[in-house]
Amino acid sequence: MKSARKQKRAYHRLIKDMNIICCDKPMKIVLICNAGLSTGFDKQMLESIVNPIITECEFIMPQGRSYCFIRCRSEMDAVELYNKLHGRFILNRQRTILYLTYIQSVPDVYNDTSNFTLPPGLKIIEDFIDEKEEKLLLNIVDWTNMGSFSSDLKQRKVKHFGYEFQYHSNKVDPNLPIMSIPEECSFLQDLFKKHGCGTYDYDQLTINHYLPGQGIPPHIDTHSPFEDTILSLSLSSSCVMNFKKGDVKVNVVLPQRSLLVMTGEARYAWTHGISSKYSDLIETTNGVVKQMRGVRTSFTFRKVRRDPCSCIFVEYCDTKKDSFSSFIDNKSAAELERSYVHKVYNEISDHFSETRSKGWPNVIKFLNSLNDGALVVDVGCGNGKYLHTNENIVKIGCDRSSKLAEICRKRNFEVLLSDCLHLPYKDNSVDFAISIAVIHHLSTQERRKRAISEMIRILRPYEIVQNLLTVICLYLGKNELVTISLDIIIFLKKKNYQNYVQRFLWY
Ligand SMILES: O=C(O)CCC(=O)C(=O)O
Ligand SMILES: [Fe+2]
Repeated sequence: MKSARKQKRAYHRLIKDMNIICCDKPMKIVLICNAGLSTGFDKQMLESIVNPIITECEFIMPQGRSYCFIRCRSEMDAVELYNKLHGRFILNRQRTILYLTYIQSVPDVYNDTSNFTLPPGLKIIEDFIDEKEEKLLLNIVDWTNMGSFSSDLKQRKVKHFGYEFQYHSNKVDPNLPIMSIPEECSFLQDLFKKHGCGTYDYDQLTINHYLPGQGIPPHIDTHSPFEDTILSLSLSSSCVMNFKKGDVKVNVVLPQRSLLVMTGEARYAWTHGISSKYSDLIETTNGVVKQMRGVRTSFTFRKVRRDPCSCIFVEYCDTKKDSFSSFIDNKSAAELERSYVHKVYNEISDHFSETRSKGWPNVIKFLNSLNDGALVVDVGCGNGKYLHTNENIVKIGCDRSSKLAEICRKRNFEVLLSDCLHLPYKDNSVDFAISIAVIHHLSTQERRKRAISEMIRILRPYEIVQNLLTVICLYLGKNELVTISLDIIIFLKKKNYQNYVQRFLWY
């Protein structure tokens, strides 16, 4: 008994060293602490033990390790497995009692589902530049001076050259060049050609500056603004970049002074990102080592595109999506929304309402800033989470989900059951309209345009004309989240509204 406890403690220490977070409460992933490839345990043996208890699970058996992971389909399966095996199952030959624990996640280094092959079209050129050249490049930028075309983002600092990368749209304006790429980089253009990275000169450079613990969310660089090849030079520290397509994940080490080349499928269809961590686990010939991150600066070179993207990765392509949406007729669009939006919201309304009690702070700030007596309509008000903000204004709402409207009514909010394409209010009748996270549920541009027009129709004309785009940007903030939730709309005015609708849809 005593030795078993000792053994268990030793394994837990090891687990701690590997950054694995053990949990007392059930999780979907179970770790067998004391049996793995290095103890003579193999996949066949593991399957023969686990499969009679649960099916459809994934086995992760790291090379040279004395433990292994089982990713179960559900927590219930994990509990079943844990209860049957932990402290109970004895491995015949070694007379070892298996010890199990629940864990939150499999360390990234073992999460690699690709068997270590790189995504197609991805290449790493090690030692692309020497130390002297690295120093020269690092000296180009002064991070204490964040002038124009620089941003101090939450997770990193950035500077742009050639064309500004606009984080609200994830695009560049090809008609608006900014200061050109620094002269000190011109030797790189020759090196790129020498290594077969395209025949053109790259004309857009984004320099990212990451402190340890910082990163970049997973993303695919938008197709329409940039040509196929995207290059990223890693300076002053290495890091691990995570690539993902569907369920397949590949973690790629970007060594200091290496060049990452993304073309074809890797550029167009795989997301890339860097998790916000202080260290990376790296698989080496001596096993897994923990590598602390230093301050990393990357130079990302792109070529601005002048023609529409003609890639074959249709489902990831914004050019293709834009033209695709115009093919959907109104009837099919309405059908899609009925099945995938209205039905779903009615089914999940209770859970949705329980998990959506807090409003977005900037919207609350906006509502609190309004003059007493103002009449505000919340289009797509959901469970009415904004309808109790600021008791000095009058709030009404509407929603397409009868279940959510019912929840609102029970809370004594004045809510109508309505589609955002046909608002049940008179022209020029409300002072303000807000619509938060609604527009993206409409499946064509035409319908989105119509929803915006409807909101403008019901607004009273204002003397003070403010710019709709300014308002959208103001409330989205200069945060990267902007790119995924473009549909917070707060209208303050109406004038030449067709203009605004056009400009809004340009995003
Ligand atoms: O830091 C890097 O290497 C990648 C940067 C990146 O993906 C981007 O700016 O889009
Ligand atoms: Fe990127």
